[in-house]
Amino acid sequence: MRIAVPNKGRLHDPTLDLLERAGLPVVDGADRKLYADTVDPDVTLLFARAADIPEYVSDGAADVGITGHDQISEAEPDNVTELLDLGFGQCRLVLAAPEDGDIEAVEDLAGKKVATEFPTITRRYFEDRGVDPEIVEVTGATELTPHVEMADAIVDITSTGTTLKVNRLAIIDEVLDSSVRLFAREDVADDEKVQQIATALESVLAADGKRYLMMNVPEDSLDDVRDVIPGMGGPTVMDIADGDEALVAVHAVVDESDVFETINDVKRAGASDILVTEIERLVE
Ligand SMILES: Nc1ncnc2c1ncn2[C@@H]1O[C@H](COP(=O)(O)OP(=O)(O)OP(=O)(O)O)[C@@H](O)[C@H]1O
Ligand SMILES: O=P(O)(O)OC[C@H]1O[C@H](OP(=O)(O)OP(=O)(O)O)[C@H](O)[C@@H]1O
Ligand SMILES: [Mg+2]
Repeated sequence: MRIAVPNKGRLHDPTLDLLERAGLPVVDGADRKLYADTVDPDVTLLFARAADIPEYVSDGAADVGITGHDQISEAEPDNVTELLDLGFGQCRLVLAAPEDGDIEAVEDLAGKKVATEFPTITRRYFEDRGVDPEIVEVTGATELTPHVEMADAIVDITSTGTTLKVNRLAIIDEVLDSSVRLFAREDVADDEKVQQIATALESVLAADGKRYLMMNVPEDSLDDVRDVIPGMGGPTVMDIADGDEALVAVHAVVDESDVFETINDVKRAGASDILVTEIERLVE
């Protein structure tokens, strides 16, 4: 099975990182290689440009892909399905125009020019609104085009907003929200291997921001301790073998943000020997 992943740029490292944490590290990832084996002999990675990945999957060069939702939406393949939002690469596609110009609304762009690296999404956006500007296709530095008379407005990616600000462009409208997705060709989406990969990645995401708490609790205090532990389901309670006191071990998964308060609460309720550890993966 082949997974197409970004070969460079901002999505490359976080993607390989996530695959590694999910138990699928690359075993022969030399720089500039176009493919790499993973520890799973049935899973190979193909390195491709973020924008080409939807086509790789759609055409069958790969079965599964990891890239931005914006790229999947731009390529419009009709035979792929998104399986999982991987949470990183969050950005927005926005319509923006010079801060001090006279374009202030979508309607102002009738008969004008809009530059973008996303012509399909942009066309669809304007069609939906019944406005028909000329779409100027560029492959980068889109923010420059309104300042050199190539365009009156742009549709481009923003996340922190810095690039728009530096280029004195103001957002007129939101076009699309994006983040990185795991997606598959529909004819293989239900295959066991594809599902295993989705489950492994999901388990890493589920463990993010969670901590594992372990403590000893006198049996008499168990109800009080149970009452102050927030989070997923009930805690796991185990007898401690050969203890001379009537102690039980209590284990629980809690949000990282609740750990400080929970430790104080369980201690007050009678717990001792409290341990907090990170969780690598969590399969629910
Ligand atoms: N500023 C950003 N913040 C968050 N995500 C972004 C940002 N810019 C791009 N992305 C996401 O990363 C994807 C890939 O971006 P892009 O094609 O620009 O690659 P790159 O990482 O810049 O490398 P290159 O442009 O050199 O190929 C985009 O489709 C989008 O999903
Ligand atoms: O809102 P911001 O945080 O400023 O991010 C937005 C910028 O990020 C992306 O460019 P990138 O840095 O990937 O450079 P590129 O044009 O070479 O792809 C995008 O094309 C914008 O220009
Ligand atoms: Mg980029």
